[in-house]
Amino acid sequence: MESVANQRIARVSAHLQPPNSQMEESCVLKRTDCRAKGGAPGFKVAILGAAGGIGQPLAMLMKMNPLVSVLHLYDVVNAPGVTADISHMDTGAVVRGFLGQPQLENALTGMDLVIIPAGVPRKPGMTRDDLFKINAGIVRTLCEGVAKCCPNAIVNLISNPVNSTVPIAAEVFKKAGTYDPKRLLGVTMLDVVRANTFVAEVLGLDPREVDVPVVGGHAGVTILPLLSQAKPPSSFTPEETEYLTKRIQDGGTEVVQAKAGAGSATLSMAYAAVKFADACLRGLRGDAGVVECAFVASEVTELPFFATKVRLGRRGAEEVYQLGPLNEYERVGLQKAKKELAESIQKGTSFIRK
Ligand SMILES: NC(=O)c1ccc[n+]([C@@H]2O[C@H](COP(=O)([O-])OP(=O)(O)OC[C@H]3O[C@@H](n4cnc5c(N)ncnc54)[C@H](O)[C@@H]3O)[C@@H](O)[C@H]2O)c1
Ligand SMILES: O=C(O)C[C@H](O)C(=O)O
Repeated sequence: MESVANQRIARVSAHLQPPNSQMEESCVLKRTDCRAKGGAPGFKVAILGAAGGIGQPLAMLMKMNPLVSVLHLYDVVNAPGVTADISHMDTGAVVRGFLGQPQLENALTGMDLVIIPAGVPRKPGMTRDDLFKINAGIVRTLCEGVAKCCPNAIVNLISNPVNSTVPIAAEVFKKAGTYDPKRLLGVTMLDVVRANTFVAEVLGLDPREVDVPVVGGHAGVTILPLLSQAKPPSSFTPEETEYLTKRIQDGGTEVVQAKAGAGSATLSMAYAAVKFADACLRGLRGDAGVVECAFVASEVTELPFFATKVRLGRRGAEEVYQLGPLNEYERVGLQKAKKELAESIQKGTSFIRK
C-alpha cells in the first residue's frame, strides 16, 4: 500500500517547475514537501538573458538583494544550471528557472521588475549599432512577452544598442496598448559608475564620494558626462575635461578591446544593473528621493528619448529632471550627442512601425 507521505508527494509534485522536476525525481523528500512555504515580503523580479555574461553575476547579486522575494531566471540556454547554482545561496529570494520561448510567459507572469540583458555583445572593431540586427528582434520578442504577461512591470533594458532598443520596446508596448513611458528605462548606470570611478582617480577621491551625472544616450558621443555638475563640486583643466570625457565615452570599447573577442563589460555591468534595479525597487517601495540617470521618454530636449536624472517612485520614472546649467564644452557635446541619438532612435522606432 502506498504510504501517506508518498501520496502527499505525488499530490504536490504536479506543481513543480519543469527545470527542477528532473532533479527532484531522485529525491525521497521533494522540495514542495518542505515546511517553509511562505515567501518573504518583497518584489518579484525576472532576468531575461540570465545565463549570459551579465545575466549570471546579475542573478547572483539580485539573489543577495533583500528587497527581492522571488527571482525568475529566463534564458534560451543553460537556465536550469544557473538556477540550481544560485538557488543554493542562503538568502531570502526564492529562485525559479525558465528555459526557452515556451516558458517565457511563466517567467514573466506576476513580475514587478523585468531586467533584460539578453542579446549578443560586441567584439573588437564593432559599434553597438552593429548589434542591432540580432538584438532588435530579441528585444521585440521579450517585450511582447512583457506586454502580455506583466504589463505593469518596470522594465530595465540593458541590451544594446540601448539608444535603439528602448524605442523598440516603446513601440512594442504601444502596439499592445500597454505603453507607460514611466515604466520603461534604458540602463545607462554603467556610464555613471565609470564617470564616478575615473573622476575619483583624477581628483584623488574615494569613488563612493563622487557623483557625476551622465546624460544623452549610451553609445560614443551620445554619452555626455556633465563634469561641471560633479559632486563634490570640482574644477577640471581643459586637458582633464577632454581626458575624462573621452575615457567615459570609450569605457565600453576599453573593455571590449581588453577582452579581445571574449565579449564586453559583464561584471561592472552586473554591478551597475543591480545598483539601478535596487533604486527602482526602493522607488517601488515608496522611498523618497531616489534619483538616478536613465534613458527614458523625455521632453528635456526635442528628442523623444534622452538620458537624464530621473526620480524613481511607485510608478517608475515619476519625474524627469532638466539638464541644468551646461558649460560651453558640454553645450558643444550636447549638439553632437543629439545628432547621433536622433538617428538611433528613429532606427529603433521604424523597426517596429515599418
Ligand atoms: N546597457 C549597458 O550599459 C550594457 C553594458 C554591457 C553590455 N550590454 C549589452 O548587454 C547584452 C548582453 O551582454 P552579455 O555580455 O551578457 O552577452 P552574453 O552573450 O554573455 O549573454 C547574453 C545572453 O542572452 C541570451 N539570449 C540570447 N537570445 C535570447 C532570447 N531571445 N531570450 C533570452 N535570452 C537570450 C543568451 O543565451 C546569453 O545567455 C549585449 O547586447 C551587450 O551589448 C549593455
Ligand atoms: O561597450 C559595449 O559594447 C557594452 C556596454 O555598452 C558598455 O558600455 O560596456
